[in-house]
Amino acid sequence: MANILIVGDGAIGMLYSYFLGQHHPITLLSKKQDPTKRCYQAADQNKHVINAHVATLATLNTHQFDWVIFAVKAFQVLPALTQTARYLSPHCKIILSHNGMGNVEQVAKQLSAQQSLFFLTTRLAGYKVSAQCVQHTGFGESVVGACNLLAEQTLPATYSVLSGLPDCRSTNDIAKLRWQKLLVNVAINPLSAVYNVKNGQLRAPSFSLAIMELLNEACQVANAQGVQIHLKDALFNAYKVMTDTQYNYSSMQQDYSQHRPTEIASICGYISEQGKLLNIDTPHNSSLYTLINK
Ligand SMILES: NC(=O)C1=CN([C@@H]2O[C@H](COP(=O)(O)OP(=O)(O)OC[C@H]3O[C@@H](n4cnc5c(N)ncnc54)[C@H](OP(=O)(O)O)[C@@H]3O)[C@@H](O)[C@H]2O)C=CC1
Ligand SMILES: CC(C)(CO)C(=O)C(=O)O
Repeated sequence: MANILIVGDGAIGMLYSYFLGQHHPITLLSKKQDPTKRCYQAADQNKHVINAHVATLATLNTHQFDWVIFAVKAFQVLPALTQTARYLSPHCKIILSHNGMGNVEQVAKQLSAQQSLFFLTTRLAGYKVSAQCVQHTGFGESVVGACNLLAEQTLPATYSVLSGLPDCRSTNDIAKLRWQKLLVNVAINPLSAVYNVKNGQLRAPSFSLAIMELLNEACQVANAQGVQIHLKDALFNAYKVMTDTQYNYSSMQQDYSQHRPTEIASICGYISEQGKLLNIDTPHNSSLYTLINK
């Protein structure tokens, strides 16, 4: 059994805690001084107690963890790593899991030589019906891959620990998967936020030019980074997700409409920043980044 720290008691942190807590001791790190058990609500509305010890930084004991999953928003990863670094063992396996890009390189620089870094993408989905309870709404696969050399050696062990997640697998090419997910978010998240529409409404012809321009820029950046993705495949995937999640509001629509910080910097902002570095024009991603980041 692995002693796992899960940072962030949002929807994803609670879903991971529920499934992994059936096999491993879990400490779920929250910002809230609320030690009560968290709860998982299945699609059939049955409720289950999440088998995890809920802690805050103040109550986390000096024990060091060999596994940590950061289940926080992209812009919260670096502060969360700084806060928890002293609770991570010298051989800790560090797993990032969020939408968007940009953190892996910065986190890798802060690790010691024996700490391995992984990324976990997930199509699990949920939302918090209350501060203590997550409703499980999406059931797709979760995929883990190595992000540094040491992690390549320890990928089987990490996969084995995460295999309690539904439909979990490992991959030797996490970069391509992350790009595929990023392209879906580039197509859906900013437009759904600015126009205040559900994912399915973006299939209207009035959005098709904007979606194509955003994805065309993003595919050029991916290809220049050596990740081969064709625009037609990116469009196909994006429209498929719009259909599969047609009645949902994207996470960015929810954050933007409630005046909370969004993940735009790690989605359109990442395309814009990489475009500058690679000499690729990205006017459409850049202007949505500026608009939403105001
Ligand atoms: N929800 C979903 O269905 C899906 C989400 N994702 C992605 O997964 C990531 C997490 O999503 P989600 O769970 O919805 O996000 P949430 O914002 O709901 O959850 C993150 C939680 O972590 C808390 N947190 C942040 N920093 C710390 C810290 N240093 N210590 C302890 N707790 C911390 C936040 O508290 P506070 O809010 O007070 O800052 C918040 O409760 C995002 O990148 C999202 O885009 C991917 C697929 C599906
Ligand atoms: C896939 C999608 C667009 C589902 O809503 C998502 O990841 C998000 O909302 O952030």
